[in-house]
Amino acid sequence: MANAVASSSRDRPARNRSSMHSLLQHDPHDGVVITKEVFHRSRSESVKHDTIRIINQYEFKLRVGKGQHGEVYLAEDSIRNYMQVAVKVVRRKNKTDRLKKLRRNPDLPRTPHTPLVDQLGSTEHKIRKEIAIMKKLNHPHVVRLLEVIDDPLTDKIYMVMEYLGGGEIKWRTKSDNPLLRVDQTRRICRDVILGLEYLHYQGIIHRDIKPANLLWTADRRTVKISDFGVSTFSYAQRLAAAGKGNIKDDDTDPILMDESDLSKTAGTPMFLAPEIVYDASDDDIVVSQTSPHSSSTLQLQTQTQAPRQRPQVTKAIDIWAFGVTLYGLLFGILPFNAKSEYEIYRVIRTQDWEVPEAMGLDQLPTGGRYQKGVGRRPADYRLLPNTEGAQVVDLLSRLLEKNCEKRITLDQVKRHPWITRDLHSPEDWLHETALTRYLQLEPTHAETNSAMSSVRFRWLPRIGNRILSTLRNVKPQRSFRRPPRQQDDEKDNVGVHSEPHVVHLARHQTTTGNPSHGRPHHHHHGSIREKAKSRRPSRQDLLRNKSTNDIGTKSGKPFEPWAMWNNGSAPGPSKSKGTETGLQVPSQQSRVTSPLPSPVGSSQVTTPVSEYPPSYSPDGERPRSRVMRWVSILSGGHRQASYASSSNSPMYEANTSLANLRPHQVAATAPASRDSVDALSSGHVTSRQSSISMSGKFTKAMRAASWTAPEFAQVRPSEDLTSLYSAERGDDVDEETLMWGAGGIAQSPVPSQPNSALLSTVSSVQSIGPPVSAAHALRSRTEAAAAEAPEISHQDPCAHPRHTPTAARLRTTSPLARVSYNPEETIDGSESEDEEVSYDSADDDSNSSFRPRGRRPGGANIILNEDVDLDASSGDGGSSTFDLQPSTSQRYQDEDDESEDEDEVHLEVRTRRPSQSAAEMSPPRRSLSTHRPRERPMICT
Ligand SMILES: Nc1ncnc2c1ncn2[C@@H]1O[C@H](COP(=O)(O)OP(=O)(O)OP(=O)(O)O)[C@@H](O)[C@H]1O
Repeated sequence: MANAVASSSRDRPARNRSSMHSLLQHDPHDGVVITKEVFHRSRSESVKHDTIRIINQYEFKLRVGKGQHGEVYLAEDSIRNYMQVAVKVVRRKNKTDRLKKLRRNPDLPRTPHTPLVDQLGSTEHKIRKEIAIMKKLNHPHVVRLLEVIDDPLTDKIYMVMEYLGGGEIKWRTKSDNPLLRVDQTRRICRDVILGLEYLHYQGIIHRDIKPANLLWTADRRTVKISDFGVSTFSYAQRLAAAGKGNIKDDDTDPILMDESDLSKTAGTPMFLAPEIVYDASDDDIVVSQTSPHSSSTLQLQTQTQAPRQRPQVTKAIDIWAFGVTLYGLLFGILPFNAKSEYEIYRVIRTQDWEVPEAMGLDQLPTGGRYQKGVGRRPADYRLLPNTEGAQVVDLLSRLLEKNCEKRITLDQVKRHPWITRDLHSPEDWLHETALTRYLQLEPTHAETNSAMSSVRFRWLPRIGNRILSTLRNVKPQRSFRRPPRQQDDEKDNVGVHSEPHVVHLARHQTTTGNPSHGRPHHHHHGSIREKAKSRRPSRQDLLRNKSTNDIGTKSGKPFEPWAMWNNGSAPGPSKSKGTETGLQVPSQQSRVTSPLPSPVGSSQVTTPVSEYPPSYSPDGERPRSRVMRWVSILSGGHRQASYASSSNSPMYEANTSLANLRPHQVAATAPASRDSVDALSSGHVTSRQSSISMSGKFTKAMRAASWTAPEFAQVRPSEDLTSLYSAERGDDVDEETLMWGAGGIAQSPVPSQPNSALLSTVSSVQSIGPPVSAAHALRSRTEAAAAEAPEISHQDPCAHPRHTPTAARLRTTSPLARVSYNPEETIDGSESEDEEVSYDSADDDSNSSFRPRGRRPGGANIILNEDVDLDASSGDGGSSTFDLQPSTSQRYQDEDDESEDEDEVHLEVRTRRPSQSAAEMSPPRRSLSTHRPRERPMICT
């Protein structure tokens, strides 16, 4: 068989070379893999009687969320050592699209060549725009898109993203109290600012900044911006930010160039900026608040008055939304509230906001809305009192500036005294996190182009392939069925699979960069899968990991793309003894998405068995009918032939030579050459790896971004960026940190004793007011929280795997320890009885957004008490949660309701929302669902 393949390859070198190229379906610009073929499989787990759905190499595990157009699943990448990824599954068309189409011209067929103008507004257009935007992005504080599986012959598009195991930022309790301490909030803010800065540089306006779109990494040290569903690209902004010389090809992607979205209302109402909800009839309304400091009254009037002409919608809307988010994190409530959507817009436009007396979980005093020297225009921070409260109110007043032209810029935010307050050296931080520094590390066009080839979709082979698989499905031949996995594994053991398809760059090799500890991982042929399998977590493990997820367990490794941004200079120590911890970075060929049969005896097999569609047999010995053979030849020029013939190509040679290298040799080779060889060795990340190696300080910068303190760099000077973003750092993440999360809270771990908590709080409060009140408040909260907590069970999602003594966790007041997912709920459908903090179900999608709260700081805004007719429908079974204004995802829920997967196998649905028991504890809010105004959809992108 192999000989036949080889001979046919000699006959058609040209075609085969192009076939080879077609296998390397990388986007030439940014390393996002574009896959044009999708293969569905399913596998039964004999033990748990579950069926695992498999799309290409991704094994779907749990549903972690539902977005505007589809659902997000946790999946494992079987060719990357079962790394966790998030896969967003979206339909090209939803019900609305079909109705629109019917109304317009039912006879007009819609093809990929349909003019853009006809596609505008369609679901597919929105998805494509989201993809086009995400493809541009590669930043440590922005969720990264890794692969798009977009098979024109199927109805769905799969967006494979890095998985953020920490979930959304939870920011308030059911009783509207903040969940995060002030310093935690500040660290989150620093991460968001850096991410936003990058987005704006790229010409992207996010338009939906809110807590629910800020996701934690699994170790809860880093926050990343997610959800670009309503984002917009502004060419003008990109030009202004980057300059003409830096404009790239993808900046002129037609799908991005449509800026009409900007004029539409999109986002979450409570977070919308005044210029978005502008209404000319408000022009005569001058909003002013009576300030106790008469000198600042005039300033406040200027500050809160909206401009008289319709302002342009610019990136400043993100800064406003960031201000609302900051306010929410600090106070557990949002600054603008009202009963209806219309009302909230008016309030946003015309009313000032209030400041509660205390902020954060630690209840630091704010000093009130009006303080001397606060909110001065122009800014003069020398006159600003050096108290946390005064500084944060000053920042808020600049973020929540109704006049977008006077609103603070991101660059100014970065330099604001509150943001840099706890930094050892603000100047260093600013220097290290400067966007210009980061951009220098981006790969050049030449680098990416030398590493990747673009591919066009091959209609003929694809259609042939379809026919082939259809024929097979119609008449299944029992004896020809693919052997069970076990047999695959046995094949592995006899060497059907060889190393070349996976270049072993051990994770720790890449993270530590310390050659003295390094030991290359040697694999016997065929043992790779076995090892991976042995390490592969069971479903139960997975769920358990998900619960502890979030604290960076070794088994629950979330995929951190940045972990692969390494110089690969030398192997490093494996922290996990007795198990293979190496991150197997696939070669280009292993990233091939077309499933290929393996030539027997060939040592250049690049496709693991797990990639085969059911219709293929890896041994290539399956008897076929003549028709099938012809169809097969038609469909791929016979892939084996084309594949084998690719040995003529330089790429093949490069890969083969790399394949023959030992891991450490590969690692040693990588940084030396930045062109094809190392590019092939590690796929799209390689050029970046070498880029990273150019700047050791980058690591420090990114650590500073999240962790604040240069002390960390001193503690672990050799640790590089990859370890910062790796969830495998179980060694240095202490329990309290994991409990509290928030970007390096380890610096100031929560005191385990209430008394020391009191002391530490007092020390931070003493300078600004009566110490007793704040300290007492914290102590009361601590005690109350401990009293409330019935018992922390093994289900505690934030429990550290190694230290889970109940007592230890009980002493922690961290609500974060109790807000995470409840994995058990998804296992058997039951709820955890250990839920300690009841969260408002409307809360977790930030959507939180539009919920009139009982606790308002008082003042001008409308106050809706919790007992306002909220119980009316409490007995309705809690069919819906109270949310006067649906979140972006909720708004599309109706559209998505019909989007049930017809080809979807049964999957456990894991609810990210608070469990029912939590909802039951808050009947008033559920009952408010009846008041939710559905008549006016607000998101109209
Ligand atoms: N990369 C990821 N890792 C982990 N969870 C994710 C990831 N991306 C999305 N999610 C989760 O999946 C859910 C849906 O995400 P998506 O961004 O598609 O929804 P959405 O449109 O943002 O919804 P909404 O706007 O209402 O928040 C969210 O709750 C989010 O927390």
